[in-house]
Amino acid sequence: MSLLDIRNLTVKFGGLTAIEDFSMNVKEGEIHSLIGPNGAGKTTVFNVITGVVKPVAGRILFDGTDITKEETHKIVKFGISRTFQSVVVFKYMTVLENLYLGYHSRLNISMLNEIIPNKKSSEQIWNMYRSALEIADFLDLKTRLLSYAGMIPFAAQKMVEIGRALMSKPKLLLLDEPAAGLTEVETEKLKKIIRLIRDKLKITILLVEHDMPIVMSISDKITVLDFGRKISEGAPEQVRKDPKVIKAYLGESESA
Ligand SMILES: Nc1ncnc2c1ncn2[C@@H]1O[C@H](COP(=O)(O)OP(=O)(O)OP(=O)(O)O)[C@@H](O)[C@H]1O
Repeated sequence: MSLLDIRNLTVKFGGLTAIEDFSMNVKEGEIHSLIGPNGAGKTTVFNVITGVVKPVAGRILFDGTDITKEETHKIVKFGISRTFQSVVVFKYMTVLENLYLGYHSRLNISMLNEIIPNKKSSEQIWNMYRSALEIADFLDLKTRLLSYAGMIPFAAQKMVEIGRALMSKPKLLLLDEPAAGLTEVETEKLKKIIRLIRDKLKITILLVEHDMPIVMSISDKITVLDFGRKISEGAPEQVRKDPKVIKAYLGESESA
């Protein structure tokens, strides 16, 4: 079943057409990668899915609901969360507090009960704490919960960002270049975690990534963008051999 259905999307920034008539389907339970050379439009697709950028044409259906015109906070409630290309942690907050931030869409506490807790609000805070512990355990962050997020190693900060995205209990997780800046060993660990997120937490994954070995080894399906248009789609071995994909990437390295 298709969890995310992007139909005929077009996005313009002034005179620049960043995405043109782009369609793709992400099936429930899959790790689906969206790749393409620099500036192809991958992050823009994420920004449209999460309501940050509005398209001039096209629709985004999530779990059968049209979310094209929804605001970002509503989209999180529908079950989509994301990480960002440059790691975004609140450096002067602890790892635990950073994780808590991802839970806000699940909290339903009045301002009064934030100051004077009642049974319902205390229960919710307790559940938030339990979720944070479970996620910290899952991401190997348990010993860092009380450290300032800005003081822990870069790879652990990336885990905090993933953890914060998991705290909203999404059905779909959008990962924007999670391997950027990681060493080979850290990338291997990340790969395992992405698989576990899908297999154990049953969360569907849409991955934007430049690291081809990771993309080729963990993706069920790959969609390739170039200059805002879809140029290829299919299983990794199929996409890897596609002359259009080879040409798009060669063009990039020639101009670099
Ligand atoms: N807010 C914006 N205003 C104007 N142009 C933008 C904006 N966001 C993106 N663009 C342009 O849209 C195009 C697609 O950008 P986008 O960041 O989506 O590409 P990308 O595939 O994610 O690139 P990279 O792999 O380098 O991160 C680029 O030409 C970019 O300069």
